Amino acid sequence: MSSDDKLYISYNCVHKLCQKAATEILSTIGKPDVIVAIGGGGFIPSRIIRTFLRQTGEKNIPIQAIGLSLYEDLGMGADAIGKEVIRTQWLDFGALAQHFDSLIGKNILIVDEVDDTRTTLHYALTELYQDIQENAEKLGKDMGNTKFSIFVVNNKLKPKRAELNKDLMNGGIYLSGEDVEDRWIAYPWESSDIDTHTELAIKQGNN
Ligand SMILES: O=P(O)(O)OC[C@H]1O[C@H](OP(=O)(O)OP(=O)(O)O)[C@H](O)[C@@H]1O
Repeated sequence: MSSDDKLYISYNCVHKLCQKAATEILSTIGKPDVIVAIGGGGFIPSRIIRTFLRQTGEKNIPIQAIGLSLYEDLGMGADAIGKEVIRTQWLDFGALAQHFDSLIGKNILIVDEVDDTRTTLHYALTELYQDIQENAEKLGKDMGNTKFSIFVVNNKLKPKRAELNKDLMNGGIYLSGEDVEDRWIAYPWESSDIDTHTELAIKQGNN
């Protein structure tokens, strides 16, 4: 693919989209109790958005990392979701206890850089919900007000392979910084020449 076919996004652009999204999050669902960053692409946006979600004088919102990777499973049927998600890292409920007794009843914000086929976000939402529900059952509690919202820097406008279950989100919102056409997105953290990358992003109006 030539450089012209790619959509170049600068660090400035990511920063501004996170800032705008934070305003919307605070005015709709309020301050999240925890950010769950889907690595690796979700790490930098998570850290940026935390800056703008934090209110003066308040504690930082904890960021928990999960690692999810997609790989093509060639053995799957045509109707199946065509890619499988592999967990490379998951929440450590033991470590989370430093901040909370559990995630039950919490306002949870899941962050990733891009919603492409939606496979990864669907997996993250479903599996996080199940884990928290299992934890609740063990403690004899129900899910109560546990709420899941999702922020992605970019959502690709295309048919998705999976849908997000609104019932699991429980009033949480789905928010994309910017909806974009279905093109290869070049993010700055992948660039080996950040100056040229930034120039191309500016030319495309993505700064
Ligand atoms: O909407 P989907 O089709 O599921 O694709 C989106 C996912 O793909 C990329 O992850 P990748 O597995 O390439 O790992 P990375 O974040 O470490 O680059 C990206 O970071 C998202 O997590």
